[in-house]
Amino acid sequence: MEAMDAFPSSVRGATHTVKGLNHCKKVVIAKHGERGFDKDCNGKNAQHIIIPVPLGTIVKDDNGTVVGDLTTEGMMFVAARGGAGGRGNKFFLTDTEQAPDIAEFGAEGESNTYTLEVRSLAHIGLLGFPNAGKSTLLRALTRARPTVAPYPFTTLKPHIGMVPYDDYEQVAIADLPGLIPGSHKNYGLGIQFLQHIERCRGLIFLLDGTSDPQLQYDTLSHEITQYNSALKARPNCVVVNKIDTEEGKRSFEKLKKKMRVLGISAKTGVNLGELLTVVRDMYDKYEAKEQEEGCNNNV
Ligand SMILES: Nc1nc2c(ncn2[C@@H]2O[C@H](COP(=O)(O)OP(=O)(O)OP(=O)(O)O)[C@@H](O)[C@H]2O)c(=O)[nH]1
Ligand SMILES: [Mg+2]
Repeated sequence: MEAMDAFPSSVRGATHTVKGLNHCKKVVIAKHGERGFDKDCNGKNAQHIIIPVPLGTIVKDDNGTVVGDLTTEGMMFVAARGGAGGRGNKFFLTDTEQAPDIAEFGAEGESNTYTLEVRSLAHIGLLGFPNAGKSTLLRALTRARPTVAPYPFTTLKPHIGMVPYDDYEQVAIADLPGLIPGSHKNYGLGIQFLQHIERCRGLIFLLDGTSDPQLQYDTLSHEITQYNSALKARPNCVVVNKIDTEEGKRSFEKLKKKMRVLGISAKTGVNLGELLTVVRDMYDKYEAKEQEEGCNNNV
């Protein structure tokens, strides 16, 4: 959370290319509007200052009331209106005064104070095709109870579950709606779904062992990269589910030879302890990086 003063013409723009608020200065001052001049010259308005902020940024006023919620790409919050330029001497022309020698000063802009906060959805997001077993896994790892069913698109909105660790740290995991080829072009639940992913710090690629996990991994990687190339760099792990089935076991063994991957069964509980260790590792790495970035920014 950061407190910020904003002066004339300051505007916030939400974008998926920015991850945090560390780059935001505590005080932002835009220029005043210019004064008007003689020879029919009006003063220029002050230039806008646009500060990019991450999607999910909320803006609170002095009383803690939420006055802005920047959830979609390109959304703006006008933090302070800038000063208009002063009117030139022509504005003061009258029947009796044909050559007025007065012009206005530029107006001063507003000055406001806001607090910015990024609302993340969860620490870790479950990313996978419909029917991969994301909801089954969340139910197995946490006390959340999303619906599980043998048909695609059972989950239509995110469900969050908390994993309590022995040192009292809690990691939030989000079960997200399934992703399909073309999601970045808004197929299926499309962009709406990808926006949820953006608000998770780490990702679990959950692959269905019973139907070509390699193809699923390639498609998921492609979809998130097309949407926002920065997502690929988020801490992540690859998991093949349903290894309690013959097919699942076989495809897991095959994929294991090509990439680092963990085999689990969300349904019967195989290797869930190992998965929780991997999840905690991702969480710790992300926290360490955040702290490091915060420290560097304060220097
Ligand atoms: N054999 C087996 N079946 C599983 C496993 N995990 C999930 N399933 C089954 O796979 C089907 C889909 O499970 P869900 O958890 O609803 O899948 P989902 O990824 O949440 O699906 P959507 O919400 O539609 O995206 C259900 O019939 C589950 O019982 C597993 O480890 N082994
Ligand atoms: Mg589901």
